[in-house]
Amino acid sequence: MDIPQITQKPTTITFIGAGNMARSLIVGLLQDKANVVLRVADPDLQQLDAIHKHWPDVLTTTDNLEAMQGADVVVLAVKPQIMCAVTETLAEAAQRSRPLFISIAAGIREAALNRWLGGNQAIVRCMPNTPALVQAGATGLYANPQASEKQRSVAESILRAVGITLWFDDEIKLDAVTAISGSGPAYFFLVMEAMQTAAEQLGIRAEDAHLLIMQTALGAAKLALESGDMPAELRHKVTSKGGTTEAALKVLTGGGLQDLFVQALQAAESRSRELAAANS
Ligand SMILES: NC(=O)c1ccc[n+]([C@@H]2O[C@H](COP(=O)([O-])OP(=O)(O)OC[C@H]3O[C@@H](n4cnc5c(N)ncnc54)[C@H](O)[C@@H]3O)[C@@H](O)[C@H]2O)c1
Ligand code: PRO
Repeated sequence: MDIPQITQKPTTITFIGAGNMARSLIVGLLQDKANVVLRVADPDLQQLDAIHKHWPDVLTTTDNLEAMQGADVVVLAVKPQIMCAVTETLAEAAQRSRPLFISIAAGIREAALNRWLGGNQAIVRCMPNTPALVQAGATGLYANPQASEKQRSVAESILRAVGITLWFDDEIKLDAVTAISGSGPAYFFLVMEAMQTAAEQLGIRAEDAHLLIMQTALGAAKLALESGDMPAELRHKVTSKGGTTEAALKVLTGGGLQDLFVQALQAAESRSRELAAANS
């Protein structure tokens, strides 16, 4: 990976916010055996205790500025609603130490972050998703012009520790990435929930239905990734003429499923733009 290895000075990475997404990145980095020093700041002692219990080598504090001192990378992992207040308190220190900032917040533009941090900061914005918690995430990244090649590479390495990464030259595309892969796990979970309800109504025990549905979702994703066939082709291979799949798909397409997905992703993308406008 591009994070400097054993013979080089470790990269110090500070997480501001110790919630779900920060923890998934910490796990990924530790499993990757990256040459890093990790620090985490959060006002919630329970969150810090949870980290300290599992990973005693990660330095924990309630003081954001203390955690940021001398850091090469600062990962902004707080909720979008408090990002302005949090970053403004970091601005003075940021102007002195000029670390790379990585924001994982949805709908907060680089320009707003840069302004709140006092201006002219190297910033990489990214949109990960919750499968990062099991190192199966998908992340879209965008770097501002102040971020150097080396800083881009460090940001990519951090996110690659929890899944795949894709760069976008146009920051606006992150709104679409948010709609597709950021929110995406929820769409698949909704399908799983609906299948679970239907299976139980068909008389299958809840735990048996759960296992069948999870393995089918995993198998379908693995097949789509590894077979080289497009999803439409794979669907045709499941669908026998006049058979059971055809009967089910008729109901789904007849109900306008594809159109619904287009509308749903458009709604998510618009909401991401709205949030960005409200936070700019
Ligand atoms: N959950 C998702 O699906 C998802 C996906 C992509 C991106 N994100 C983004 O990741 C970010 C974090 O989301 P999460 O799901 O980990 O949230 P979370 O609520 O689990 O974590 C946020 C953490 O910030 C801490 N915090 C609150 N005030 C703070 C302060 N002043 N200083 C430092 N820490 C403070 C909270 O105590 C909490 O531990 C959000 O901006 C979100 O948009 C989330
Ligand atoms: N979770 C955040 C939201 O729902 C961003 C993508 C996933 O707004």
